[in-house]
Amino acid sequence: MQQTIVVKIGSSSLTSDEGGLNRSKIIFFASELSRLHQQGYQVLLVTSGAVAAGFREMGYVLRPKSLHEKQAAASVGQALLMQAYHEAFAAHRLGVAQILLTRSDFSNRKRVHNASMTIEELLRRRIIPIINENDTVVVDELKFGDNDMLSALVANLVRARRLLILTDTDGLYTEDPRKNAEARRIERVAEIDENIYRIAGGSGSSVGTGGMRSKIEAARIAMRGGVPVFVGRVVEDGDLELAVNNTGKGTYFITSEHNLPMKKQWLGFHSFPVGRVTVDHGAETALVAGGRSLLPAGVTAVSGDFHPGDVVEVVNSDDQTIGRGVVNYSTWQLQAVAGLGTEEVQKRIEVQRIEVIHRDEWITLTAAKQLSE
Ligand SMILES: Nc1ncnc2c1ncn2[C@@H]1O[C@H](COP(=O)(O)OP(=O)(O)O)[C@@H](O)[C@H]1O
Ligand SMILES: N[C@@H](CCC(=O)OP(=O)(O)O)C(=O)O
Repeated sequence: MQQTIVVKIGSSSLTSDEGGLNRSKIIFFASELSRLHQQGYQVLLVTSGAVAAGFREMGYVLRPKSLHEKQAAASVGQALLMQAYHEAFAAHRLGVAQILLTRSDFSNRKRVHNASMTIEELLRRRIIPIINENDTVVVDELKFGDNDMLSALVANLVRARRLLILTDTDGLYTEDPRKNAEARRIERVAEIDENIYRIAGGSGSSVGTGGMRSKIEAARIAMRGGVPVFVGRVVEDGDLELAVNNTGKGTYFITSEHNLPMKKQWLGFHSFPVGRVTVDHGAETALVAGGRSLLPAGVTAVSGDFHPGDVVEVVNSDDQTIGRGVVNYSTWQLQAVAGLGTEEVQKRIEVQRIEVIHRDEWITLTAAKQLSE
C-alpha cells in the first residue's frame, strides 16, 4: 500500500518578513515534494501564505490585523499562491488541486467524508492536493487560526504515515532560539506534557501566527490519532527526504497510538459535548486502562441537558477530563440511577442499553492525550 505523507509549510517559510511570496522558495518546496512523490509516496500539502502573499498586492504596508482585512488579503493571496504552486509542480509534470477547509467542515461527518473521497480520487490521479484554511468564510471562533492544527486534522483524516510541519527553525528548542542563542534543540519527544508546553513560545516572525506552541498543540492531536510528527526546517536539496527518513533538521514527535477510526476521530476532535458526567476512581480505571464500558455504578454526578445519542464529556473525581463518549441515557435518567448496580437500574428505569457509554463509543483524552478545546 502506498504511504501518505502530509507536509505543512508555514508562512515564514514561503515569504519574506516584509510580505510577498518568495517564488524561489515555492519552486524549491515543489521540487522537494516531487522527489517524495517520485519515490512512491502519496503527498498532500497544507500551505499557509495566502495573507502574506496578498497584503502587499492589495496595497497594505504591513500584514493587516483586522479579520476582514486579513480575509480580503487571503482571497487575493490564495490565487497567487495556487498559481505559483501550479507552475512549480508543472515543471515536475505534477498537477495540483486547491482544497479550502474550515474547522466546522470537520464537525460535519458528511463533509469530512466528501473531503476524504475527493482527496483519495486526486491522489489516485497523481495530483497533489494543496490545502489551506478557507479564510474568507471563517468566523473567529471557528478559525484554526494557523494551519498547524489543520495539518494535524488532515493527517489524521488520511491516516498519514507521517506529518511534517516545516517552519523557519530546526525544531523545538529548550527556549525560543530567537531570544536565547544558548537554547538547545530537543531531538525527540514521546509525550507532550506541561514542560513541553512551557518552553514552546509564540511566533518569532511578523508573518507567522501560531509559533511553536501551536505546532505542539497540533503534534499532540496528530500523535493522539496515531500519526508521528516532524517539526523542523527544510532548506537544502534532499532535506525533505531526510526528514521523512528520521534524519531531518528538527524534532521528532513519536507515538505508540494506532490510527484512529473515523468515528473516534470525530468523537475526540470534532464533536461538541452537551453534558458532563463525573465518575469515581474505579470507573476511571475501567474506562482509561481497562478498555471497558461505563456503567451507572461508577457515576457520581451529572450535569447538562443531554439525550441518548448525544456526546458527553467525562471527568474524574479531580474534575479533570478523561474522555468523551456517546451517552445512552438522558440527563434525568442518569441522575436517577447514578451509583446504582445494574439490577437496581433495571428496576427503576427502562433504557435501551445498560452501559452509560459503550466502549466502542468512547475516546480517552487524559493528561498527555487531553484535547485543548
Ligand atoms: N521553544 C521554541 N523552539 C523553537 N522555536 C520557538 C520556540 N518558542 C517559540 N518559537 C518561535 O516559533 C517560530 C515558528 O513559528 P511561526 O512563526 O508561527 O512559523 P510558521 O509560519 O512556520 O508557522 C520560530 O521562528 C520561533 O521564533
Ligand atoms: N490561512 C492563513 C494561515 C495563517 C498563518 O500565518 O499560518 P502559519 O504561517 O502556519 O502560522 C494564510 O494562508 O495566510
